[in-house]
Amino acid sequence: MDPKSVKKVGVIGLGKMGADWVANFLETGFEVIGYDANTEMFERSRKQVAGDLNWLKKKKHADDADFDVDACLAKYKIVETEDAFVAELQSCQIFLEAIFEDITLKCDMLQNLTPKMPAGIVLWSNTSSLSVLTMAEACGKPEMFVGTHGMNPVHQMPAVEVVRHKKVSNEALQFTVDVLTLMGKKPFVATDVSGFWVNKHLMPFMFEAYRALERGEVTVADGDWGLKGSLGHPQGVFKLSDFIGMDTMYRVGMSMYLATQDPRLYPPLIVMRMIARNELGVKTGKGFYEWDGFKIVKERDFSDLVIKDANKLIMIKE
Ligand SMILES: NC(=O)c1ccc[n+]([C@@H]2O[C@H](COP(=O)([O-])OP(=O)(O)OC[C@H]3O[C@@H](n4cnc5c(N)ncnc54)[C@H](O)[C@@H]3O)[C@@H](O)[C@H]2O)c1
Repeated sequence: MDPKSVKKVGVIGLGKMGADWVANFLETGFEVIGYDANTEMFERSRKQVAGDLNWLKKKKHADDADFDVDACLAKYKIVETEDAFVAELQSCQIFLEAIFEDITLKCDMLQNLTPKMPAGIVLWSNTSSLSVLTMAEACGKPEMFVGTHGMNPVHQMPAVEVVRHKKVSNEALQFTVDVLTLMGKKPFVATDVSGFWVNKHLMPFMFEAYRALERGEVTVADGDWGLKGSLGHPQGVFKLSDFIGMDTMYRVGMSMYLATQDPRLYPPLIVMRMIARNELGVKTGKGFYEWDGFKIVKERDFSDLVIKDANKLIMIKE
């Protein structure tokens, strides 16, 4: 399997992660075919991909006259139906899934699509935490299925967790590492346990910060600065959450809780309360911060969500 044989990649799920991956593939010179079940994502993903490529031009390719954002974008095609996507996949060498973090949804999609794909295609999943072996078995070609957990934002972060499960072939794993390296990434191999390496540590850490906020122990700005200024993190937990999306935080946390029964991974109440208010982060303009696009407008006050009195919370009147 030669990484240089890759010319075209099919991506399903064009949300935050899917679109950032698309930009990275285009930057490498690959053609990309995209599909999403939600037609509203077509325009949104085009905009996000264009923004990512402009960022890459400015920060990485400023001196490279051959790096042309419009030429990259011309290689990105979105199809409107699953049948059209399957037809385009016939000429792809890699398939990447970046749909919601839901094992049943991912397995159903893979069971349906993989039998219609060409024999030699290598299958990648951007899952944050789910059992890669379960998905590999669902697709029917476990030897060709690899977990490729890209970090948010994928086009900026160098590391990718390449998740090795017990039925993947050495060839597919090595091919994956080689293609990612060709793309300028610095992949590392992780074990197929819930949350792999990064989220196994990050998720309990983030949920503990949420719990501190809902106990009124910290403010958003102090919490973020405390970690950034003390531990050298590039950004604090609350800002990072807003980039990830509270809906994704819920799905990843709950999947990991169900897989491990570790109580630290049960999403804290504040997660459900913010989802109910559509405060998902950057994508809805409001999360732990208020956002104008990718710019913070202001820190939000969470004193109304502080849990002080259990009776008040469940509205018991004496
Ligand atoms: N957001 C992050 O920071 C982050 C980081 C690393 C990994 N991930 C993982 O990446 C994956 C995608 O996450 P995201 O944050 O991009 O989510 P998202 O909600 O932004 O996008 C998911 C997209 O998948 C589409 N979709 C859902 N079911 C589909 C189906 N059956 N067919 C076609 N399209 C479908 C949705 O319409 C949506 O546009 C998840 O597995 C998530 O855990 C997310």
